[in-house]
Amino acid sequence: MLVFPNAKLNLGLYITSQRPDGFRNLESVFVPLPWTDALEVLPAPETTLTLTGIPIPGEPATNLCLRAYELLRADFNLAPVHLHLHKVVPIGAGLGGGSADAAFALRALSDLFQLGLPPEALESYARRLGSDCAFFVRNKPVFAYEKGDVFEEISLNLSGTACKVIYPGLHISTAEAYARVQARTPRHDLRATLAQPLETWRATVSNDFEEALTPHYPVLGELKSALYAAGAAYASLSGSGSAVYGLFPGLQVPPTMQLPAGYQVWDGQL
Ligand SMILES: C[C@](O)(CO)[C@H](O)COP(=O)(O)OP(=O)(O)OC[C@H]1O[C@@H](n2ccc(N)nc2=O)[C@H](O)[C@@H]1O
Ligand SMILES: Nc1ncnc2c1ncn2[C@@H]1O[C@H](COP(=O)(O)OP(=O)(O)OP(=O)(O)O)[C@@H](O)[C@H]1O
Repeated sequence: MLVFPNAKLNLGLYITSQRPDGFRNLESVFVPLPWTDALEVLPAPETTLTLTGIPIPGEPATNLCLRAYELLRADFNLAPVHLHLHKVVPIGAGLGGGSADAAFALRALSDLFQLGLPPEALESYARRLGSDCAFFVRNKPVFAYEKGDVFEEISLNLSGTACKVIYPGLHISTAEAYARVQARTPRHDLRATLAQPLETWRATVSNDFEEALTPHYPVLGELKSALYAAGAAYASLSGSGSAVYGLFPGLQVPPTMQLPAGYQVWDGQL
């Protein structure tokens, strides 16, 4: 079975309070971004994981695809599998790439072994692997709150919006990013501000990580300014960074931008 775990973008992100479990409550809108890895799951004599593409830091045994398999095996006595992950989506980018691999592995294993797990059950397993993972089970635009793993569906019409995502080759760890942010009351209701035309978002939709991280990583501010200079109607950091995206209205192809070597760029439609 071959699946293509996609990335996500955060449209606005407010860190609202500290939780007793050490995590933060947040409010954000998540949308799928069709920048994908490839993950193959096959029955095999023994469980193995092979990796190609972008190198993933850490031991292969800690890879989220294997952790997803072990989580289901503990409850369903699964037969062994061979997993092959071809990594394309940048890591430490705020694009949720590793989380998507985990959620797509859960979904693929449920299908392969005909476990018949409904989305609620898959989300519950996904939450145990990471805050971002549950979003990728249904993979539709949502308003996310609490740890970013409880959702309310929203309708957002972004069809025909061109998007450019730039990863400046900078790995920002999620834990480090959270440690730099002070929780505060959200300035706006994201559901209301995102319902307004794209051109208004620049004044009303923000990501709390941006203010906290830009003084330490000036490249984030430079990329955002460059996207606005290139005609973006809205530009922002995604999640905890370091990827920065620009939205360009009206099917307009984003203009070519000169970027240093080592940067990765995704251009397309949302
Ligand atoms: C920044 C976002 O990408 C926004 O969508 C997510 O909140 C990050 O989610 P994630 O990468 O799945 O994060 P996790 O693996 O669950 O947590 C990594 C670390 O981030 C911090 N963390 C994460 C989520 C959250 N709501 N509060 C936190 O404080 C914690 O220090 C945690 O140890
Ligand atoms: N399949 C995977 N893909 C990417 N990273 C993985 C994977 N499995 C485990 N990891 C670990 O997770 C870390 C990346 O998590 P991190 O939260 O920093 O970045 P991310 O995947 O870009 O997502 P986020 O949007 O949450 O920042 C890597 O350093 C790696 O050790």
